[in-house]
Parts: sequence; structure tokens; C-alpha cells
Amino acid sequence: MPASTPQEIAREAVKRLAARKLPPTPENFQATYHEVAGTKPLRPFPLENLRHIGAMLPDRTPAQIRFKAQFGKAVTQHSWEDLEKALVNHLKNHSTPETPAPVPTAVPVVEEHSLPADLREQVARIVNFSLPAVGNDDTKVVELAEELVAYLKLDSLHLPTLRKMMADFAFRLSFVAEEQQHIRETLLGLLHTVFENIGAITPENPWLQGQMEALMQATQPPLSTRRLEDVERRLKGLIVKQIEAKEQTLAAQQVMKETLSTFLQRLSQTADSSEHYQQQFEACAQRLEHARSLAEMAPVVQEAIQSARSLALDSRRTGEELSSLRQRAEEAEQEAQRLRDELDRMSEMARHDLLTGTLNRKGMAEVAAREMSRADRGASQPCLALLDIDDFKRLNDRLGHLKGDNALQHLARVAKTSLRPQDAVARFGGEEFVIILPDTSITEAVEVITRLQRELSKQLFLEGDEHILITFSAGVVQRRDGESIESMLNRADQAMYAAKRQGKNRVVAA
Ligand SMILES: Nc1nc2c(ncn2[C@@H]2O[C@H](COP(=O)(O)OP(=O)(O)OP(=O)(O)O)[C@@H](O)[C@H]2O)c(=O)[nH]1
Repeated sequence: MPASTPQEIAREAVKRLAARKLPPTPENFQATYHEVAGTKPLRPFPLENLRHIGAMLPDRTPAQIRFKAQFGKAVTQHSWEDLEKALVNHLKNHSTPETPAPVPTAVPVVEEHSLPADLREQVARIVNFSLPAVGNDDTKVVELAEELVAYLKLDSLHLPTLRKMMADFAFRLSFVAEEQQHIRETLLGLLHTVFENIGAITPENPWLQGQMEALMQATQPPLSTRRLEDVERRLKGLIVKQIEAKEQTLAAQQVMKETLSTFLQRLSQTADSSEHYQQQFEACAQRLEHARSLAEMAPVVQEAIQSARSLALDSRRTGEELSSLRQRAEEAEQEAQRLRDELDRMSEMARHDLLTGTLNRKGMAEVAAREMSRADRGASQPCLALLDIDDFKRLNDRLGHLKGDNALQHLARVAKTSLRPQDAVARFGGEEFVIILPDTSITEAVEVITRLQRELSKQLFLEGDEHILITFSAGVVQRRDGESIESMLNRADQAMYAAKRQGKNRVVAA
């Protein structure tokens, strides 16, 4: 009985291979299988050749990019059918010589049903929404957009015309978008140059340098509106503090100046008056020398005693004035010290995030460098955890950004109180935090971060009367020998994303 099921065919094929003493390679088995089944062997899919062709395809225009992607997908899926579809469509749409776009009002009938009204409206909205991002510099793209939107509003459409108009618009838009990206990067570069130069022209002012470095860090891409707002807030704070510090320093300087000048005045007065008394005593002494009787001496002695009394009085007054001056000088010195301490504290702020008070990226990089070099000198490798609050956008949308900020502060507070003093908490950006755990094994680090999750579920975020549970997903890694901070962050980021994919509110070690 001839083999009919795939199992029977396979069994028979194996028997024949054995009888013919052929090795059971995939090729021999495939050929014998088709022989038994009476079917034609399939030609192998020329994957490598097609991939090579795919790589050579041009990708300068949006249509070419689209076609290249469709081609690549069909090849990866070994689908002749999709390959054929992609080729035919592309040639149909792009091999005809360019025809001028017909005037929208003069269009003939058309496959109206193939583009439903709601889809048309969506396309028109996308086109309209894309315009503000493009700016007004390119009038051509605005013109194309207006024509396209007007055409989409017509009662009946000619699909090839629409396709052509959309391709023209997309083509132009791709250039404008590229230009906008370039402008953004150049502006950012300029901003960095300004920060760098302010820092460079005041090398003797480490506080200002620290502030500038923090601003440079905060303007690293990827940028978001919130990060830019943070930069703006930091700059404003910086300016206010500088003005305050400058005014206070000037006032303290003024007091010191006045005190010094009074002191010098008094000193010269003391010298003048002591010269005056010296002359008086000198005169008394001479008169005493020439006195021949007690009666002659008595008034001279009386005068000398009087002068001595006045001298003592003067000295006491001068002494009192000098001591009051010294007190004022001490007060001015204390004020100057207070200002120096304030500047030191502000310098500390350059390492801290203004909103949460945790370290910022710069502070985190410093702690990481310190722990890494400690590990390189023989201590155990530190662990690093990257935390990302779950569904924070939803929380922001529901309660507003200000309350969102409070939630970030709450998480930072709970983290700081529930971790060891040597663990460093840093806001890495947006709703992401980094925790550096020195002298901790990866198992312990996972336990610590899991404990923080439990702590957050105990200490709920209180908003009005509502208790809100904040959860986060975290990736935890331990440093490998010689590994850089960037690589650790990268691994932690991937682990954190794995935690998100697995359903959030969990810790994944990598
Ligand atoms: N209030 C506040 N919101 C911020 C701050 N920084 C970033 N955000 C917001 O955080 C949200 C992050 O949203 P997504 O990246 O979509 O992440 P998510 O909603 O937490 O979702 P998952 O990460 O997938 O759980 C965005 O809405 C940002 O605007 C900030 O400093 N304050």
C-alpha cells in the first residue's frame, strides 16, 4: 500500500535511504521524501542573494524607504507572495513618467469606497498637525499640505492623484524634518558653547563651574519639554541666587571698608594725642627740673596729674571705640563666612536634583566613579539599580504635573529613608531613578530594591484624601570587571524594560 500520511511517507523515505546506503542528510531526506510522496521538491529560498539585492536598493525618498522595508520584510519571511506584491505595487506607482498633479476640482469619479470619510479626516488631521512642527520657513511644504487637505475634503477622490499628492508632501516633509533636526542640534550645540565659555572665563569660581556643568548635563539629548523646563528653572534659580549673593557680599565689603577706615582714623588720633601728652609731660619735667621750691613744684605736679588723667580717659575712650570696631569687624567676618557657606551649599546643589533633593546625573556620575575606582583597588564590585515609575503618564494626566512632582518627591523620600546611608539615590531624568549600592551582592541588591517596593506600598502617597500606590519597575546589575558606567546603565535599562514587559511592578536582575 503506498504511503499516504506524512508519517508514513517519512518512514518509507528513511527505509529507502537505508536500503540505498545514503547518509540521512537534510538534502537526501528531502529528495527521497518527495520521491515517495510523488511531489516536486521545492527550490530553496535564495535568502542571501535577495538580502544582497535588498541592501543595494536606494532609500532616498519616502517611497523608496517604504519599498525597501517591504522588500526586506518579505525576504525575512521567505514570502515569494509578499515579494511579488511589493515589487508590483512599487513599479505600478513609480515607473510611469511623472504627470503633473491634476487640478483638484477637475477630478473624475472614483473608487470612493476605498477611502472612507473618517480615514480621510484622519489623514487631513495628521497633515495639519505636522505643520506647526515644521515651522513657517518652508512655504512649499505648507502649500502642498494645504492642497492635500483641500483635496481630501472633496466629495470624490481620484486615488492615484491622492497617492501622488501624499508622496510629494511626504517627500518634502522628510527634508523639512531633517532640517528641523539639524537646527535643533545646532541650537543645542550653541547652548553648550555658551555654558562652556561661561565656565571657562571664570575658572577661579568652582561654584559657577559646577552650575555650568550641571546645566550642560541637563541639556544632553534626548531632550524633552520637561527637561528643558528644568534647565530654565535651574537658570532662573542660579541668576536669583547670584544677584542675592552679590548684593550681600557688597554689603559685607562696605561694612569692612567703613570699619577699617574708622580704625585707622582712631589710630592716628591716638598717636596725635599721645604726642600731645608727651609734649605736656616733657614740659612738666623741664619745669620740675628748674623748680627751686615745693611751692614752684606743686602746680607742675598738679598739671602732670591732670594730663595723666586726661590721657587715661582718652585711652579708655579709644579702647572702647576700638573694641566696638573689633566687634563690628567680627560680625562682618561672620557674615562673609555665612555667605561662603551658602555658596558651598549651592555648589552642593549643582550635584543635586532641585525637585527631589537626590543626586542628579552629575552627582551620580561622581559617586559611580568613586565606587568603581574603589572596586578597581580591590573592594567588591558595586550594584546599580535603574527604577522607572509605572504608568506615571496616567498619574500626571489624572492629577496634574504638580502632583506628579509631589509623587516624585515622595518616592525619593521613601528611598532615602529606607536605604543604607552609603547607598546613593539619583534622579536620572523624568521619572527614572538610579540607585548605587556599594559592597552589595546582586542577590542582596534585588532584595533591597524589592524591600523599597514593599516600603512604597506601606507608605502610600497621600494626595488630598486619596492614598495612591506608586509602583516602579527596576533593572539591577552588578558591575563586571573594568565595566564602564554607561555599560552598566545600558544593561540595567534592558533589565528594567524586561520588568515592564513582564507586567511592571517587579525587579529583574541582569
Ligand atoms: N510631573 C512630572 N512628570 C514628569 C516629569 N518628567 C517626566 N514626566 C512625565 O512622565 C511621563 C512618562 O511617561 P511614559 O514614558 O509614557 O511612561 P509611563 O506612563 O510611566 O509608562 P510605563 O513606563 O510604561 O509604565 C510623561 O508623561 C512625562 O511628561 C517630571 O519631572 N514631573
